[in-house]
Amino acid sequence: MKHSIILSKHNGNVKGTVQLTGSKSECNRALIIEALSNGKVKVVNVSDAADTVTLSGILKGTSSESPKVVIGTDEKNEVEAIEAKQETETVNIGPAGTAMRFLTAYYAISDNDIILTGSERMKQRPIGILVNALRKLGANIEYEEKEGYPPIKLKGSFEQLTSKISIKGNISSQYITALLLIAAQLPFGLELHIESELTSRPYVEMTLAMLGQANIRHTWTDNIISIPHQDFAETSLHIEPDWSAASYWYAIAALSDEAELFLPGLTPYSLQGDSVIAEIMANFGITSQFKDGGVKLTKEAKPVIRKIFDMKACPDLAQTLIVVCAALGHEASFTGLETLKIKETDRVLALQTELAKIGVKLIENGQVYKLDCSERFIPDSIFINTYDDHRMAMAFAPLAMLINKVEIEDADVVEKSYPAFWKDLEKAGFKPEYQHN
Ligand SMILES: O=C(O)C1=C[C@@H](OP(=O)(O)O)[C@@H](O)[C@H](O)C1
Ligand SMILES: C=C(OP(=O)(O)O)C(=O)O
Repeated sequence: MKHSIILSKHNGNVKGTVQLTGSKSECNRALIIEALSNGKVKVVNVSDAADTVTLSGILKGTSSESPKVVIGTDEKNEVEAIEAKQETETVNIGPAGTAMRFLTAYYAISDNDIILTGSERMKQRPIGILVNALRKLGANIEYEEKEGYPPIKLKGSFEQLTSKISIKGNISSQYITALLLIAAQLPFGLELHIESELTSRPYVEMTLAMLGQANIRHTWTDNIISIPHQDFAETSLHIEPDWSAASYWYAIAALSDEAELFLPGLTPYSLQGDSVIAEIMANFGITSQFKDGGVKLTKEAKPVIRKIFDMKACPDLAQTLIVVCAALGHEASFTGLETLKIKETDRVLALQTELAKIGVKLIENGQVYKLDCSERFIPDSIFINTYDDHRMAMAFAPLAMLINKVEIEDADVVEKSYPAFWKDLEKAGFKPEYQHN
């Protein structure tokens, strides 16, 4: 049952300190690395994002969904391997896209028979490119329902056939990350040829950097990433606060009259590509000062000049930025939105539908999407549908800087990446009211 939440208009002066949870992207990688490393790698500052909690539970065996997994059978765990192999277990990853893709690769090289499934939306999010790549490497994977989509059945009979494979880079970088995460465990390593343009590139860089922290070496020349077979070193992986979550605070500041916000733990040298939000929001008068172990945001009134934003490297910021532009009546254009259609919902369609409620159009013209604010208005109240997408709820919440009453359809949807979102809003002077109807 969904409960909505109501935000009354904020007084315009936003002040506060908000400690953001750990990055979902970093944490999901760290958990897979930890699991593959047989205890050598430890994760510090685990995120409380629901996607991460689910993945952690599955990998650590504390979730009802978690099977016993054995990777690379040696004498010590042979008995365990035989026991674990006896039946096919089903793992349900819910709406967690990265976890679905990473676990596909992880289970593909395990000795278990696993059915990996997810939410209804997950069954519409393509996985064929990754499955084909893993099959070429030697994995035995079948589709349980629709060809190219979860659920999938992974058989514990991996024998590496080749180390060289090609993969399309323009649909989701998560397929590439999934392969890179297991690469060092493959007996012959991996030489991955990325065909076509690479989307979401900073996420691949994040993967390689985190593997590097665990002593996994790679080379990346032109479009070829190579990782030889090698072992993890003993180390701890520290998870930074989530920059995608920080983007909603930048949005709130951008729509405020005055802002003074402190977000501890964020640095400009983040592994997260979404740290580019600091640079993007400078266009909207937001100054980011990195000091005292975090970032301080302040606001200066200033006309927005930049007209084109390319979101290919930071797709998760698209909703945040487009809503801010629409709210300000700034008729910007956006490129790099192609992958938005296969995320938690079709985010382009969801944006178009919700922005229509303030008279703004997001018009598709080939690769370019343009905002038309000619009929924009600020209603007295608005109801925002969330489409089972955390980022729809969080990207539209900042409208409460302008609109008297903003009601968001599903309060709990934010749990996927930022469970404390509504509580944190209270720290900055919002008064969210849960509707228990
Ligand atoms: O690797 C990751 O952690 C992610 C990669 C991106 O997906 P795509 O590569 O599918 O764009 C991003 O949208 C997602 O939220 C997290
Ligand atoms: C796309 C996202 O997540 P995922 O693909 O992991 O479901 C997201 O968090 O915006």
